[in-house]
Amino acid sequence: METELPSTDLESQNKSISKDEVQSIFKKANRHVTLKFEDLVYKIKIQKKGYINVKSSKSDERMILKGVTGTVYPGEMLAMLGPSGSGKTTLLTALGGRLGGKLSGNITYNGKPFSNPMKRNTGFVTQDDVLYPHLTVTETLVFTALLRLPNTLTKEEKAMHAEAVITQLGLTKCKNNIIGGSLLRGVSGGERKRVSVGQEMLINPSLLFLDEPTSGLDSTTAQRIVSTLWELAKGGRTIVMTIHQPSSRLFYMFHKVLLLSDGNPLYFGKGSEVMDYFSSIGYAPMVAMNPSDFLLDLANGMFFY
Ligand SMILES: Nc1ncnc2c1ncn2[C@@H]1O[C@H](COP(=O)(O)OP(=O)(O)OP(=O)(O)O)[C@@H](O)[C@H]1O
Repeated sequence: METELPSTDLESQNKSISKDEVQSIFKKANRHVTLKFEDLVYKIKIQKKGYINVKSSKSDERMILKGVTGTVYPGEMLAMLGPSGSGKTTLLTALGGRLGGKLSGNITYNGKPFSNPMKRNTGFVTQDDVLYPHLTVTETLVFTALLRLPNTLTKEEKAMHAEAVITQLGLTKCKNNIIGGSLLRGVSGGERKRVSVGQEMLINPSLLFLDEPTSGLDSTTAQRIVSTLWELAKGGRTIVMTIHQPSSRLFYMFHKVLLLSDGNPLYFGKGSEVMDYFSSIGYAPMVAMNPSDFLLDLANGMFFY
């Protein structure tokens, strides 16, 4: 069955979107959201099955988050750092209102629990983004716009929004390239990531969660993505992301940093103050080094400076 799509070639329709129009769509957040989380504890049950007697299975409890607290204000970007398995994705999922199971503590959005209107204002970019390999960048974003934007907008207006996202995320050069996949060469890893961010951007979320938005990218591309996110935060959005080992350039772009070690929060506060904090309690590197390398060593229990 053929579905009638609005033409995505806005230029041929003389409808190329102006910079002002892009800015008017995406410059400002629709609303401001203060995200507060207090004493979050998350436990899971692990079934231990006996090999010989399968019926003798026991269940153990494992604590994944052990009392994590923090606040992120509109206009701020929070980076969650920590070794692999320290609980970053679990915490991000909990804050994004997507974690089922035994979560205790309190998460509020402007002082209230997660609600449907807040859900509509929230974007979530997962680590393993699923995109159709045969569609072009523009087609992907127009499809998403048609599906996710309200019916009060016409098809053409939705296509204009998709075009605005392409401009905002610097995807103009590759907008007619196919996404591609493992068997089909398409856009680069960084461009692909920006398309995933773009899919969430379409709804102009006030609250944006991203799981490892820079993983597998070179430091320049990673910088470009984080700079775009920084611009989005500047428009009054609240942005939370997990990140593995940002370069020092990237590290200082984050307004706040949360360091996790095996579910324990070791630091929550301004990124610019983290080194002074650790040095005030006796942990200071002997040589100048990338703060995230230092923090990860600390979170891994390695201190030999
Ligand atoms: N539903 C689950 N069942 C079993 N174990 C789980 C579950 N959810 C999380 N875990 C465990 O909790 C720990 C934290 O996982 P999480 O994915 O949050 O870590 P992470 O810091 O994001 O790691 P990475 O950087 O490798 O992505 C891991 O040891 C993981 O195996």
